[in-house]
Amino acid sequence: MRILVVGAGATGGYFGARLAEIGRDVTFLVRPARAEKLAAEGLRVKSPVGDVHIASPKTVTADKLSEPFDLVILSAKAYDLDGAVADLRPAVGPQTAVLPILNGMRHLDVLDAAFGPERVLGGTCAIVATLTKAGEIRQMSELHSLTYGERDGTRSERIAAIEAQMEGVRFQARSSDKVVLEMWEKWVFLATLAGATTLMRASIGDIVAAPGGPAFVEGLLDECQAVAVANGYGSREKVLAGARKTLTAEKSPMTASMLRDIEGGARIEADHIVGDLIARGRKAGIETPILARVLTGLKAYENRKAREAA
Ligand SMILES: NC(=O)C1=CN([C@@H]2O[C@H](COP(=O)(O)OP(=O)(O)OC[C@H]3O[C@@H](n4cnc5c(N)ncnc54)[C@H](OP(=O)(O)O)[C@@H]3O)[C@@H](O)[C@H]2O)C=CC1
Ligand SMILES: CC(C)(CO)C(=O)C(=O)O
Repeated sequence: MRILVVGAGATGGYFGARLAEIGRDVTFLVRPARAEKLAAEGLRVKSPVGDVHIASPKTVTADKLSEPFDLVILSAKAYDLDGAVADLRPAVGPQTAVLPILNGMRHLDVLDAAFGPERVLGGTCAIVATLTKAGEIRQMSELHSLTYGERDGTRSERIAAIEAQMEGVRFQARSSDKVVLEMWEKWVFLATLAGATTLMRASIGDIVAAPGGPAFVEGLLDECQAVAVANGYGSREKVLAGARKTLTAEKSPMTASMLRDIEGGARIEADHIVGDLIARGRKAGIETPILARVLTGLKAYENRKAREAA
């Protein structure tokens, strides 16, 4: 199976390197600067579960992309989605499956419109990783899972073929017959984590140790879950209980990648992760005042960044 990973950043670089490590036919669609770096230094992953160095990763830039692939794993950030979709178009033929691993849900609409819903799988990943300034991928905890599936829950031939490719890989790979629900569950968790840690500029442990901290986090989680329920994808009881426990754990150093992005002065997926949840809530008649406050904070950050860059 020919696999194209769009983006060799934190997630695409990590999961792509792990697939390449076991001999899968992986090509990275990258932009010119990243292509140069990868050609010079290879693809390096520093990981608590074992480092990887792919000395000569296969890469392609958009101007050289001409043939369809069997599987496209899409790992661009939401703010780069339109550009990535335009760039990867030649890689999508009649038999291509597109597997996005972005957080949130709105990218599915964009991909459906671009490639047809029959080509678009559901997908979600859990990992704490970053692309460092030096160009290597640093995984910061042992968490590393990739979940994928047909959005209608069927077990198709292409899912069986992807399962075969995932056999023996050094991360948790799992096909799911409830992948859309799992994407929503991840979104509820992440929107709460990102919302709380970015608004408070602190870790979960710092927040829950502050007066009103646990109630604040729980209120945010309840809002996110109410939107998911109103959209028909409320987190299952056990998943929600696990999320609540993790998100209110004393002394937890956990933060969202969005907070790390803010602290590094990088762009963020404010509209995709938080704005879209608010919009889906509003459409279903659910008020989300805490999420609205979170979005104000994120948009203020974006405004400041734009002003300072001007
Ligand atoms: N990091 C994490 O721990 C986690 C992230 N996620 C989610 O995964 C998604 C990806 O995030 P993450 O991997 O962290 O992001 P990164 O910014 O680390 O990586 C994204 C990469 O996509 C590349 N890219 C963007 N547009 C194109 C294009 N047109 N052609 C080729 N490459 C392109 C960027 O390349 P360039 O270097 O040229 O800008 C960048 O390196 C997000 O939705 C995020 O929320 C989910 C779980 C955990
Ligand atoms: C919640 C977490 C850490 C899990 O992958 C994540 O997706 C993020 O921080 O963006």
